[in-house]
Amino acid sequence: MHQVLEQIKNGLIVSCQALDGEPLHSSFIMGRMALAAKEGGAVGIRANSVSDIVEIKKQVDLPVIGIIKQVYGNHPVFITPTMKEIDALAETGAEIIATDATDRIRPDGRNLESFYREVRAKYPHILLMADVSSVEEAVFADELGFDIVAPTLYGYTEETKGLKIDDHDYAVIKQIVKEVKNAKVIAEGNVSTPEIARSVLDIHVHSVVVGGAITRPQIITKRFVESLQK
Ligand SMILES: CC(=O)N[C@H](C=O)[C@@H](O)[C@H](O)[C@H](O)COP(=O)(O)O
Repeated sequence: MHQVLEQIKNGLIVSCQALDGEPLHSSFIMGRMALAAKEGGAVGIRANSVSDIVEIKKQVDLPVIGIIKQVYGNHPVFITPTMKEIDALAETGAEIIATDATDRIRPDGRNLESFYREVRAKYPHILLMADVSSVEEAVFADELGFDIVAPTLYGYTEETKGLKIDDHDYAVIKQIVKEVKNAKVIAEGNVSTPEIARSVLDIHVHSVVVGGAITRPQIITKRFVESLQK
Protein backbone atom coordinates (compact mmCIF):
# COMPACT_ATOMS: atom_id res chain seq x y z
CA MET A 1 0.00 0.00 0.00
CA HIS A 2 1.16 3.56 -0.74
CA GLN A 3 2.91 4.98 2.32
CA VAL A 4 0.48 7.91 2.66
CA LEU A 5 -2.51 5.56 2.53
CA GLU A 6 -0.82 3.47 5.21
CA GLN A 7 -0.30 6.58 7.32
CA ILE A 8 -3.99 7.59 7.27
CA LYS A 9 -5.45 4.11 7.72
CA ASN A 10 -8.14 3.91 10.44
CA GLY A 11 -7.44 7.50 11.42
CA LEU A 12 -9.14 10.87 11.59
CA ILE A 13 -8.50 13.49 8.92
CA VAL A 14 -9.57 16.98 9.92
CA SER A 15 -10.90 19.29 7.25
CA CYS A 16 -9.67 22.80 8.06
CA GLN A 17 -11.67 25.11 5.83
CA ALA A 18 -13.13 28.58 6.21
CA LEU A 19 -14.33 30.15 3.00
CA ASP A 20 -14.38 33.84 2.16
CA GLY A 21 -17.23 35.23 4.27
CA GLU A 22 -16.83 32.77 7.15
CA PRO A 23 -15.61 34.15 10.50
CA LEU A 24 -12.34 32.16 10.50
CA HIS A 25 -11.39 32.86 6.86
CA SER A 26 -7.61 33.17 7.24
CA SER A 27 -4.66 30.98 6.25
CA PHE A 28 -3.01 31.79 9.59
CA ILE A 29 -6.04 30.45 11.47
CA MET A 30 -6.31 27.34 9.27
CA GLY A 31 -2.63 26.62 9.98
CA ARG A 32 -3.34 26.78 13.71
CA MET A 33 -6.47 24.66 13.29
CA ALA A 34 -4.28 22.04 11.63
CA LEU A 35 -1.82 22.21 14.50
CA ALA A 36 -4.65 21.76 17.00
CA ALA A 37 -5.94 18.82 14.96
CA LYS A 38 -2.50 17.24 15.03
CA GLU A 39 -2.24 17.72 18.80
CA GLY A 40 -5.58 15.98 19.10
CA GLY A 41 -4.33 12.99 17.14
CA ALA A 42 -5.42 13.65 13.54
CA VAL A 43 -3.51 11.68 10.91
CA GLY A 44 -4.17 14.06 8.01
CA ILE A 45 -5.63 17.41 7.02
CA ARG A 46 -8.00 18.39 4.23
CA ALA A 47 -7.67 21.99 3.08
CA ASN A 48 -8.89 24.43 0.46
CA SER A 49 -6.73 26.91 -1.49
CA VAL A 50 -3.03 27.27 -2.16
CA SER A 51 -2.41 29.80 0.61
CA ASP A 52 -4.12 27.67 3.29
CA ILE A 53 -2.21 24.54 2.22
CA VAL A 54 1.14 26.36 2.17
CA GLU A 55 0.52 27.67 5.72
CA ILE A 56 -0.74 24.30 6.97
CA LYS A 57 2.35 22.60 5.59
CA LYS A 58 4.51 25.02 7.61
CA GLN A 59 2.66 24.06 10.79
CA VAL A 60 2.25 20.27 10.51
CA ASP A 61 3.99 17.38 8.81
CA LEU A 62 0.77 15.43 8.18
CA PRO A 63 -0.41 14.37 4.72
CA VAL A 64 -2.69 16.95 3.13
CA ILE A 65 -5.73 16.39 0.92
CA GLY A 66 -5.73 19.55 -1.17
CA ILE A 67 -8.70 21.04 -2.96
CA ILE A 68 -9.48 24.35 -4.60
CA LYS A 69 -13.10 25.40 -4.43
CA GLN A 70 -13.54 27.44 -7.59
CA VAL A 71 -16.92 28.45 -8.88
CA TYR A 72 -17.15 29.14 -12.63
CA GLY A 73 -20.27 31.21 -13.36
CA ASN A 74 -23.30 29.30 -12.12
CA HIS A 75 -21.74 25.91 -12.85
CA PRO A 76 -22.44 23.39 -10.05
CA VAL A 77 -19.02 21.62 -10.19
CA PHE A 78 -16.75 23.55 -7.83
CA ILE A 79 -14.30 21.21 -6.08
CA THR A 80 -11.05 21.32 -8.09
CA PRO A 81 -13.01 21.59 -11.34
CA THR A 82 -10.30 22.11 -14.00
CA MET A 83 -6.64 21.44 -14.75
CA LYS A 84 -5.81 25.01 -13.66
CA GLU A 85 -6.67 24.11 -10.03
CA ILE A 86 -4.91 20.73 -10.28
CA ASP A 87 -1.69 22.44 -11.47
CA ALA A 88 -1.85 24.93 -8.58
CA LEU A 89 -2.40 22.14 -6.03
CA ALA A 90 0.43 20.03 -7.43
CA GLU A 91 2.78 22.98 -6.78
CA THR A 92 1.89 23.00 -3.07
CA GLY A 93 3.14 19.46 -2.52
CA ALA A 94 -0.26 18.22 -1.30
CA GLU A 95 0.06 14.44 -1.08
CA ILE A 96 -3.53 13.87 -2.20
CA ILE A 97 -5.61 15.97 -4.57
CA ALA A 98 -9.39 15.69 -4.40
CA THR A 99 -11.71 16.63 -7.23
CA ASP A 100 -15.43 16.52 -8.02
CA ALA A 101 -15.99 13.07 -9.52
CA THR A 102 -19.73 13.26 -10.04
CA ASP A 103 -21.19 12.43 -13.44
CA ARG A 104 -21.77 16.11 -14.16
CA ILE A 105 -20.06 17.85 -17.07
CA ARG A 106 -17.26 20.09 -15.82
CA PRO A 107 -17.11 23.87 -16.37
CA ASP A 108 -14.65 23.42 -19.27
CA GLY A 109 -17.14 21.11 -21.01
CA ARG A 110 -15.24 17.88 -20.27
CA ASN A 111 -16.49 14.70 -18.70
CA LEU A 112 -14.84 13.02 -15.70
CA GLU A 113 -13.15 10.29 -17.72
CA SER A 114 -11.19 12.58 -20.04
CA PHE A 115 -10.32 14.89 -17.12
CA TYR A 116 -9.12 11.98 -14.99
CA ARG A 117 -6.93 10.59 -17.78
CA GLU A 118 -5.24 13.92 -18.37
CA VAL A 119 -4.60 14.50 -14.65
CA ARG A 120 -3.24 10.98 -14.13
CA ALA A 121 -0.90 11.29 -17.14
CA LYS A 122 0.42 14.66 -15.97
CA TYR A 123 0.79 13.78 -12.28
CA PRO A 124 1.29 10.02 -12.02
CA HIS A 125 2.70 10.20 -8.48
CA ILE A 126 -0.01 12.23 -6.76
CA LEU A 127 -2.80 10.31 -5.05
CA LEU A 128 -6.19 11.22 -6.48
CA MET A 129 -9.39 11.34 -4.44
CA ALA A 130 -12.84 11.22 -6.05
CA ASP A 131 -15.54 13.29 -4.33
CA VAL A 132 -18.76 11.57 -5.38
CA SER A 133 -22.46 11.78 -4.61
CA SER A 134 -23.67 8.22 -5.25
CA VAL A 135 -22.76 4.56 -5.27
CA GLU A 136 -22.69 4.53 -9.10
CA GLU A 137 -20.23 7.42 -9.20
CA ALA A 138 -18.05 5.72 -6.59
CA VAL A 139 -17.91 2.54 -8.68
CA PHE A 140 -17.09 4.50 -11.84
CA ALA A 141 -14.31 6.47 -10.12
CA ASP A 142 -12.86 3.20 -8.84
CA GLU A 143 -12.94 1.71 -12.34
CA LEU A 144 -11.19 4.78 -13.73
CA GLY A 145 -8.35 4.28 -11.24
CA PHE A 146 -8.84 6.90 -8.50
CA ASP A 147 -6.85 5.98 -5.37
CA ILE A 148 -9.55 7.13 -2.95
CA VAL A 149 -13.31 7.61 -3.22
CA ALA A 150 -15.49 9.47 -0.74
CA PRO A 151 -19.17 10.41 -0.65
CA THR A 152 -18.21 14.05 -0.01
CA LEU A 153 -20.95 15.33 -2.32
CA TYR A 154 -23.70 13.00 -1.08
CA GLY A 155 -26.27 15.53 0.10
CA TYR A 156 -24.90 18.34 -2.03
CA THR A 157 -26.17 17.61 -5.56
CA GLU A 158 -29.59 18.28 -7.07
CA GLU A 159 -30.51 14.59 -6.66
CA THR A 160 -29.20 14.15 -3.12
CA LYS A 161 -29.84 17.55 -1.53
CA GLY A 162 -30.17 17.29 2.25
CA LEU A 163 -29.30 13.59 2.55
CA LYS A 164 -26.81 12.58 5.23
CA ILE A 165 -24.24 9.82 5.62
CA ASP A 166 -26.07 8.19 8.55
CA ASP A 167 -29.46 8.10 6.76
CA HIS A 168 -31.07 4.64 6.50
CA ASP A 169 -28.49 3.04 8.77
CA TYR A 170 -25.56 4.23 6.63
CA ALA A 171 -26.95 2.51 3.52
CA VAL A 172 -24.98 4.49 0.93
CA ILE A 173 -21.56 4.26 2.54
CA LYS A 174 -22.13 0.56 3.25
CA GLN A 175 -22.93 -0.02 -0.42
CA ILE A 176 -19.90 2.00 -1.56
CA VAL A 177 -17.59 -0.06 0.69
CA LYS A 178 -19.17 -3.22 -0.72
CA GLU A 179 -18.91 -2.29 -4.40
CA VAL A 180 -15.62 -0.41 -4.63
CA LYS A 181 -12.90 -2.92 -5.45
CA ASN A 182 -9.51 -1.17 -5.55
CA ALA A 183 -9.76 2.38 -4.25
CA LYS A 184 -9.74 3.15 -0.54
CA VAL A 185 -13.10 4.43 0.68
CA ILE A 186 -12.97 7.42 3.00
CA ALA A 187 -16.07 8.62 4.85
CA GLU A 188 -16.54 12.34 4.41
CA GLY A 189 -19.45 14.74 4.75
CA ASN A 190 -21.72 15.19 7.75
CA VAL A 191 -19.70 13.02 10.08
CA SER A 192 -20.93 15.28 12.84
CA THR A 193 -20.29 13.28 16.03
CA PRO A 194 -17.64 10.89 17.39
CA GLU A 195 -20.34 8.19 17.34
CA ILE A 196 -20.92 8.59 13.59
CA ALA A 197 -17.14 8.53 13.04
CA ARG A 198 -16.91 5.26 14.99
CA SER A 199 -19.86 3.78 13.12
CA VAL A 200 -18.39 4.46 9.68
CA LEU A 201 -15.04 3.03 10.70
CA ASP A 202 -16.88 -0.10 11.81
CA ILE A 203 -18.27 -0.29 8.25
CA HIS A 204 -14.58 -0.66 7.27
CA VAL A 205 -13.89 2.63 5.60
CA HIS A 206 -10.17 3.42 5.33
CA SER A 207 -10.30 6.72 7.23
CA VAL A 208 -12.78 9.36 8.32
CA VAL A 209 -12.83 13.07 7.44
CA VAL A 210 -14.50 15.50 9.84
CA GLY A 211 -14.83 19.19 9.03
CA GLY A 212 -17.45 21.50 10.49
CA ALA A 213 -17.97 19.57 13.71
CA ILE A 214 -14.36 20.37 14.63
CA THR A 215 -13.30 23.46 12.70
CA ARG A 216 -16.39 25.62 12.17
CA PRO A 217 -17.19 27.17 15.57
CA GLN A 218 -20.25 28.97 14.23
CA ILE A 219 -21.77 25.56 13.39
CA ILE A 220 -20.77 24.05 16.74
CA THR A 221 -22.24 27.04 18.59
CA LYS A 222 -25.50 26.78 16.63
CA ARG A 223 -25.90 23.14 17.59
CA PHE A 224 -25.59 24.03 21.27
CA VAL A 225 -27.95 26.98 20.95
CA GLU A 226 -30.54 24.84 19.17
CA SER A 227 -30.28 22.26 21.88
CA LEU A 228 -30.98 24.94 24.52
CA GLN A 229 -34.04 26.10 22.60
CA LYS A 230 -35.67 22.68 22.32
C1 LIG B 1 -19.88 19.74 -0.02
C2 LIG B 1 -18.61 20.45 0.28
O1 LIG B 1 -18.36 21.52 -0.20
N1 LIG B 1 -17.74 19.81 1.11
C3 LIG B 1 -16.48 20.40 1.43
C4 LIG B 1 -15.40 19.61 0.89
O2 LIG B 1 -14.25 19.79 1.04
C5 LIG B 1 -16.34 20.92 2.83
O3 LIG B 1 -17.07 22.12 2.89
C6 LIG B 1 -16.76 20.03 4.01
O4 LIG B 1 -16.52 20.76 5.19
C7 LIG B 1 -16.00 18.72 4.11
O5 LIG B 1 -16.43 17.89 3.06
C8 LIG B 1 -16.18 17.97 5.42
O6 LIG B 1 -17.54 17.77 5.66
P1 LIG B 1 -18.21 18.22 7.05
O7 LIG B 1 -17.85 19.65 7.26
O8 LIG B 1 -19.66 17.98 6.87
O9 LIG B 1 -17.61 17.33 8.13
